[in-house]
Amino acid sequence: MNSQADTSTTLEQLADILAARKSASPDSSYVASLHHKGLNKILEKVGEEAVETILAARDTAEGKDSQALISEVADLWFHTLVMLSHLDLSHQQVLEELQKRFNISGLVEKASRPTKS
Ligand SMILES: N=c1c2ncn([C@@H]3O[C@H](COP(=O)(O)OP(=O)(O)OP(=O)(O)O)[C@@H](O)[C@H]3O)c2ncn1[C@@H]1O[C@H](COP(=O)(O)O)[C@@H](O)[C@H]1O
Repeated sequence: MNSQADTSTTLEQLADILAARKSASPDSSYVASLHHKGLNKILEKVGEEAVETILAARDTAEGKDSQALISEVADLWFHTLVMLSHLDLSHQQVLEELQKRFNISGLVEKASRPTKS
């Protein structure tokens, strides 16, 4: 990583801001405006940012500036965090899910799934 910024509490800080925005005026806050527009608008933004991330990754693979990809991934993460907040879920639950998966190979996990009939 190039940056020296302390990012260890970034998700907690952002989650606190997003929680506070749930009761803010949609005229003064982008996040409040998303909550005001509702889940479908938030999901539309998540989809948009996912597509923009894919396109930026392709551009990066072809030698274009990777900063555009970093920026799109930040937009995608941000909008998924708004989605979780809108549904009263926490990024902490996602981190715990990832933590549980440490040392479990994706291939082993997939092989252990019940066979589809
Ligand atoms: N991290 C972000 C963040 N990342 C992206 N964005 C916004 O997400 C939007 C999506 O980008 P687009 O290019 O799709 O925007 P757009 O075309 O105007 O969107 P649409 O009109 O199509 O919906 C832009 O308006 C960005 O400014 C963010 N807006 C807010 N935050 C964080 O949320 C906090 C609260 O923001 P407010 O609620 O606006 O005070 C901020 O202090 C930041 O910490």
